[in-house]
Amino acid sequence: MWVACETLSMAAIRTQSLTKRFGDVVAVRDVNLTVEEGEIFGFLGPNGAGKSTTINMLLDFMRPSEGTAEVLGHDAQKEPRAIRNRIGILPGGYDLYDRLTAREHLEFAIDAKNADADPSELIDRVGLSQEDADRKVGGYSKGMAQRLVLASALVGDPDLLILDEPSSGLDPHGIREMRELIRGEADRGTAVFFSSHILSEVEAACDRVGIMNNGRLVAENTVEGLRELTGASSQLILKVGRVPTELDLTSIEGVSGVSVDDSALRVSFSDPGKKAQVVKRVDAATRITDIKSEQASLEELFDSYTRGEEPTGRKPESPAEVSA
Ligand SMILES: Nc1ncnc2c1ncn2[C@@H]1O[C@H](COP(=O)(O)OP(=O)(O)OP(=O)(O)O)[C@@H](O)[C@H]1O
Repeated sequence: MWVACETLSMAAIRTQSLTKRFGDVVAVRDVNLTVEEGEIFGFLGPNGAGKSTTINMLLDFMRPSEGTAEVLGHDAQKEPRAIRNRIGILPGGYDLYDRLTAREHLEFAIDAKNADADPSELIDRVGLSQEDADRKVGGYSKGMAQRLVLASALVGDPDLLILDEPSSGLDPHGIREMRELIRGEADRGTAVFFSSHILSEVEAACDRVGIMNNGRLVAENTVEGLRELTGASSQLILKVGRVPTELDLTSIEGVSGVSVDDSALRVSFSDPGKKAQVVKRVDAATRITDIKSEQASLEELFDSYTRGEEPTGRKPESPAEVSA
């Protein structure tokens, strides 16, 4: 019975063995990805990793060579019409008509989706002024254009938003507003699937992330889960009166590395439970003037999954193992 219930639960996105070949190039290889309803999911990977190809298959712009993609419970290739009006897309490259105003663009988008939406409400929602919305978009800054495209994506209150670099062109204030907006949409139950190269932004905004590398989904987890899996869980920074070069802290099991900068020792742990032991040993050798604890950033985790080396700790052996 339990199995049946689980099978029926609808994910916003579910791919199974999704694969795309271009001749000899395998752009996407056997990807099993699940994005739940109402979740903010960051889709990451270096250039050429297979992100756009995956998104193109979700949107039925491309056909998979093998495997399936399901969006909002419908097969992306067999039932694209059932999906189209329930998703909002902010594409990486987009064309706006310079001679139309933002309001006219939105009226057009509302008509095209046959939606019942108020352009003024959408304009407010993305932080454009009503006055600017009546100007021709030819004179818009990149950030204003980005807000307009997002407003178009929100037409019809989609159940899934697919956003390609949503913070692109926005100033720091705009980036924060975009994050709040995305969170607000997720709180309404909308799933948000977004790709970005600004990893600090992804870390701040996402519930979970997926990392693509060479066509494979090499990680799918919360940022915290990735820290645990890679063993890059934490670092201790000890400011000291004298650097105790005679100490071999790496001989303590659970210490994965030690470096020295500006009279400070930076100690990485595969077992954070060993922090007290390290502090005790350093304290016995020199005066500790300050202690700080830091967690590995998403950027460091991203590096460990995509630079072609093993992450510092235990690396998941198969995509199945990294599912949260
Ligand atoms: N139409 C195509 N024909 C041939 N090869 C392609 C085609 N589209 C993509 N590829 C190849 O597939 C691989 C994945 O490309 P893709 O555009 O999906 O990567 P990406 O992760 O989106 O990269 P970026 O961050 O640079 O946009 C690359 O090796 C690319 O050269």
